[in-house]
Amino acid sequence: MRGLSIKDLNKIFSTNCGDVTALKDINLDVKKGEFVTILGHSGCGKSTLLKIIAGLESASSGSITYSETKISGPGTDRGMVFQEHRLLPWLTIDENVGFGLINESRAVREKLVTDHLKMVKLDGFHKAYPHQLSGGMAQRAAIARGLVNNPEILLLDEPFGALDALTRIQMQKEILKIWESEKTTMIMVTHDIDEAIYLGQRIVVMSAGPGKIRSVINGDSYESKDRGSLEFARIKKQILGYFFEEENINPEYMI
Ligand SMILES: Nc1ncnc2c1ncn2[C@@H]1O[C@H](COP(=O)(O)OP(=O)(O)OP(=O)(O)O)[C@@H](O)[C@H]1O
Repeated sequence: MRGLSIKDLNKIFSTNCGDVTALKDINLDVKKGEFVTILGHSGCGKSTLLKIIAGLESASSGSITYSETKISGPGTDRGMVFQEHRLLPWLTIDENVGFGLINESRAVREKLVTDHLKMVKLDGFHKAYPHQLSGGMAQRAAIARGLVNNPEILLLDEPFGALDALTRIQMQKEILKIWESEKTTMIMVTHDIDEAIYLGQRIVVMSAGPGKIRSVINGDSYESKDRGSLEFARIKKQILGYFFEEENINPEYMI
């Protein structure tokens, strides 16, 4: 299959308090070019799953492949964006974005950096330092850095979690535009149910203790991208139902 394939994946951490099963029996296929969001309670293993896809953690068992090739470590085919922008404070924005392009000539590096800063609407800020940018701008720079190597998959771990509500909505629109123009496969972890529905063609709902996939919801219809639609409310209620099932709370009272 062209895309990501996760089969029977388990992850157990051995700690001084005993073994922690972070992920259990994860099976998920993500098609090339798809936008998938992952939602779940804190500690259900979302970040661990993303790190395994990035090759930053290894699985305890099971298999993970991209276009039939086993993922066994980090690679330029996968970019990653974290909740904190992780820009290097002593480098300018263009140096930060171009940091991973060590194998490119200076001219190619400059063109790629310029194109990507333009894509995230930061042209004019090449020589700024990270502390001179707002939170949303710094996160846009981090997205440019994640995309500059032209990865096939962009992994986003709560990328808008630290932003205010209005900036967050603006960033969601921008990431959708980038996804539509670049056709990069996007896998985004989020705690925000509205964000997961708005962005995801499919929404993976995880449950905790141990981290499992509870449900995969189709959110690809035109109506599900309209936050005021009945379809959006229906999906939201379905997701809340999964979350509160464990706690015996009726989701009717939660919206
Ligand atoms: N390096 C590690 N060593 C030991 N245990 C770990 C490690 N990383 C994660 N865990 C454990 O694995 C489980 C899943 O953690 P993970 O960070 O993936 O959850 P999460 O769903 O991303 O949480 P959050 O939404 O709060 O970021 C937790 O119980 C956590 O304590």
